[in-house]
Amino acid sequence: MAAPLLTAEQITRRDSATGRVLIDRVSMSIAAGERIGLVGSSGAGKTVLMRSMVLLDPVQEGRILWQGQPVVGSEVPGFRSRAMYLPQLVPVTDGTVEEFLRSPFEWKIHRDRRYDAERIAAWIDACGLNVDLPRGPMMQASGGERQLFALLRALQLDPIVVLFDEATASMDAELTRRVEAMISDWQAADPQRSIVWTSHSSEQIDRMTDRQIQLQAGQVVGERHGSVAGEAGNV
Ligand SMILES: Nc1ncnc2c1ncn2[C@@H]1O[C@H](COP(=O)(O)OP(=O)(O)OP(=O)(O)O)[C@@H](O)[C@H]1O
Repeated sequence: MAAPLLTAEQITRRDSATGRVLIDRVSMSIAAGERIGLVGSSGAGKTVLMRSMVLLDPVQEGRILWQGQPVVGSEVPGFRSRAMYLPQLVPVTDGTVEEFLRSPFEWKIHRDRRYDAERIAAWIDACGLNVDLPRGPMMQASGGERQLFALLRALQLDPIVVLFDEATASMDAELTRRVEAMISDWQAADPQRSIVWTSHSSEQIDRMTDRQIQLQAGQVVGERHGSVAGEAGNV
């Protein structure tokens, strides 16, 4: 059987200033084609776990594996082009939306790739927005639009695993549903592609994921397959 794409093996992350344990001996694997929900109340550790899984946050114990192998120094940029984390808050940048979308192609790891304005326009159109938006300044984009542009900036690079952290939190219901459909289409285009999703909406977790991992105080306290909607509590 093929190794999972991304594996956290008994990882522990502590706050370096206080020593407080933020992630406590968590193990989880993401296999090709999976749609996983990370659920738990505010402060449970969903963001820290996602960041740790793509090596944006250091872990003090345990290992992160890509296709069964530990990711070592020189492999980190390549790893990060395959496994991407999308933060909830998108920093406001100077320049146009198109400059923001083009910026990853200046990085060494993507130097063989080219920005595809038509692909971006097709996605923006599918989301019901004006295809001329990339010409405008990023500063003037709404919170929801900014989240969408950050998402498109990642998806255009065709990563294999994407960890979405409250990816539609600033979007209205209509845009949210269109973005969900767009992500599902993107994922369906390649059976390798996997997504991990956090949301405080149990309905959205239901729509976007097939397996849910429950976190509490930095620990995995449960796992479910299928529907979570209708259950009490803040997932
Ligand atoms: N860089 C950091 N240094 C120290 N503590 C942190 C850091 N990042 C997060 N924390 C703490 O770790 C805990 C888990 O935070 P995290 O952001 O992962 O929660 P969450 O489950 O994503 O919550 P929410 O649903 O509100 O986004 C919180 O108590 C938070 O204050």
